[in-house]
Amino acid sequence: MLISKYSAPEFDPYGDNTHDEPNTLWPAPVASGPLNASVSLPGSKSLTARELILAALADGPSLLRAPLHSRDSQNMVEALRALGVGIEEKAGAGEFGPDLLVTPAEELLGSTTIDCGQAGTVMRFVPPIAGLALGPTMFDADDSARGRPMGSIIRSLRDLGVDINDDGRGSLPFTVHGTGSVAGGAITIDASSSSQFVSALLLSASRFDAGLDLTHEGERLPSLPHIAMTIATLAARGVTVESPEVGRWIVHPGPIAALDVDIEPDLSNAAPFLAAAVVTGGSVTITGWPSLTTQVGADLADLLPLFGATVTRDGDRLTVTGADTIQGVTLDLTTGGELAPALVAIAALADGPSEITGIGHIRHHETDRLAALVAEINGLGGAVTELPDGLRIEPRPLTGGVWRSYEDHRMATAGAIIGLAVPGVEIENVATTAKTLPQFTQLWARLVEEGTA
Ligand SMILES: O=C(O)C1=C[C@@H](OP(=O)(O)O)[C@@H](O)[C@H](O)C1
Ligand SMILES: C=C(OP(=O)(O)O)C(=O)O
Repeated sequence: MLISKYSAPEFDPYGDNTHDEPNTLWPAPVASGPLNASVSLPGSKSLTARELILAALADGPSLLRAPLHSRDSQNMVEALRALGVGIEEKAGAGEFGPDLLVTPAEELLGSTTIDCGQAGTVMRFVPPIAGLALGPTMFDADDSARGRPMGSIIRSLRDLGVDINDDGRGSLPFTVHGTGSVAGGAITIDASSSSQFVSALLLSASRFDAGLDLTHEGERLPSLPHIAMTIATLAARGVTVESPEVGRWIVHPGPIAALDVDIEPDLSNAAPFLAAAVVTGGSVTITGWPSLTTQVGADLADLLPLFGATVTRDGDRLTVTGADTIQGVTLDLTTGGELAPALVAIAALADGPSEITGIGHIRHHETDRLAALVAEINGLGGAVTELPDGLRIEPRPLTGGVWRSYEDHRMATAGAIIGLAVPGVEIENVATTAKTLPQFTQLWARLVEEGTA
């Protein structure tokens, strides 16, 4: 059974449902037995964001094939349009919405306001472009996202010669006073709380007058694969990022080439679906799995076997098969923090204890994910404790109850994983999954209904 394109009339790919009736409870479907299904998923959030930014800064029009259409990607599209970039929908072969034709602005113009919603990629990647635009650009976000760390972006842009008005707290809202150019040069930042600070600067760097010589100084650098993804997308458009030592990147000034690109399916959004195989002892296949990718979600092929699952590949189909028991894991997840909620949910249902560390920085994601996972799993009877940079998870028999999602798509999907095995789990505001996967509830319901057929 293949679960793919969803075309129910109420489906709104751009659904800003985040604040719609936040107290609505969604009864998480329970799996009555092992789930066996194939699922195809929409495009990668991270690749769509990067390709939109690079296409906007390129030397000609670019076509993005099969991009993500979600709240985050829509915030990015609107942000770039507000700065004068042309973005048109074009019919394409993608199952989940149109392609996007991006035509760079003749001259980027500010005098606008940008709503970043909840998107880390918008709030971090777009301010450097606003520096290249003529006129002031005000950035703001959802209340829940206003506290996300922005200090490194504000300071680094100032060090690169950009004038910014903020309230000194290192967060949104703030205004970038663009003059049409950014001086650029050598700067040092602390990217301990997000790799997106590095990616943001690298993406625009070749358009700075003097390019960029960027050094990271800080206690850690999370999510390195996302920086590698940034470097790879730049390389594909003719921009070389030199890295003479770990934590230093040099980009020379020069053009960004226009390029038509295929966006891969979102492998991080594959995590809950593959987790469904692990926690039900079933078999779930994701179609369109790329043979080579910079997405950190590809690590699931190595991570899920640690829980006892088996992973097989057949062309572009990746299948995870769960075992009778779920092993506890000891795992450093520094490189893949965005996978943590799904893996913690599996660990809560395991047969032995787990420790997942290297993820202190996910306290700064859509919510404090460490605190949220502790509160919600323990609220169902679990025994999860917070470590300085991670979680210790002692499996306990769980019972049903309300699972709060904290306006965090990955908290909502983590609750759904637990709900497969624990009757009576009700997810608050599941619509928050529209951030990166507006089709989540439909795909999930079909996984459970048709996966047991
Ligand atoms: O650059 C990106 O597209 C992302 C980088 C990572 O951010 P952090 O380094 O803040 O974890 C990741 O968690 C986020 O989901 C997407
Ligand atoms: C951390 C995440 O998102 P953002 O891009 O908003 O940082 C995420 O999707 O897990």
